[in-house]
Amino acid sequence: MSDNLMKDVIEATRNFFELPDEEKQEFSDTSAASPLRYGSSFNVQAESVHFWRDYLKAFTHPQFSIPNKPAGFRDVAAEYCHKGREITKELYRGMSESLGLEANAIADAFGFDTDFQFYIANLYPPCPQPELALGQPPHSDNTAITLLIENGIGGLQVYQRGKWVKVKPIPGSIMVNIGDQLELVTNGKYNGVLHRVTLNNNVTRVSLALAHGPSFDKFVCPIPEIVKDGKLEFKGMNYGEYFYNQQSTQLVGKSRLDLLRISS
Ligand SMILES: O=C(O)CCC(=O)C(=O)O
Ligand SMILES: [Fe+2]
Repeated sequence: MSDNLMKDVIEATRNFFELPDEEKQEFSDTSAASPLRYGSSFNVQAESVHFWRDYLKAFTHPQFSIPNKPAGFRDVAAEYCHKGREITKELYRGMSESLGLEANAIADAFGFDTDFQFYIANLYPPCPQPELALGQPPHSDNTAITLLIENGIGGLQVYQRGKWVKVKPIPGSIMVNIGDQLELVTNGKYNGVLHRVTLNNNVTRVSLALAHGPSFDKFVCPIPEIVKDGKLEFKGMNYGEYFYNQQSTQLVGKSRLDLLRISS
């Protein structure tokens, strides 16, 4: 992935947010099932507290739903998404091997030809009282692997050993976050990271979370070879259902995955 492509896709994403409101409203859609939607917070209908964030969410695989404006947005996003999917396949291979599985085990569990890719663009404007608000609440991503880039401002925090730790953006690098579906297929060997987004009062932050998950029609469950002699930690589920349920309720921690956890 070239530095220029990362810069260009962030720039194009920012240019989308800078379109006049009337033009962006064309994409506002309250249905979690919509392959393209522009809005604020996470789910204004379902939540009691809102977040200081605008988003553009577009399915980019199997269908490619990036808006056709501003000019050039679709092309640069298509190139970035293509590379992002290649990187993700490589990560799935490495993670499968790290668990003593066939290289294609995780990709197979996700149904790799019609696997889901989701372009989540976030805009966090300066907030007059950043200590009183959040850009996004603590959550884990409902997908498997998220490739995150941003415009160098910082604000992401991950929960580690009982503390929120700031993630310093490193120019030219991609931050890789593990999501619920990897925790599920690996029976908890890879753990979905709890993260949140804090704000600042002087600059606008733009981030792009390119999330990758299973095919919507796939029934996802722990890979049998991983469970073998150990304890089964999760029930399985259909990924399409999981996705719609997660998108249409409040975003709260790892509550969605917890519903599948088998208690001892
Ligand atoms: O803006 C960020 O740094 C994180 C975004 C994020 O967690 C998400 O969109 O799921
Ligand atoms: Fe996230």
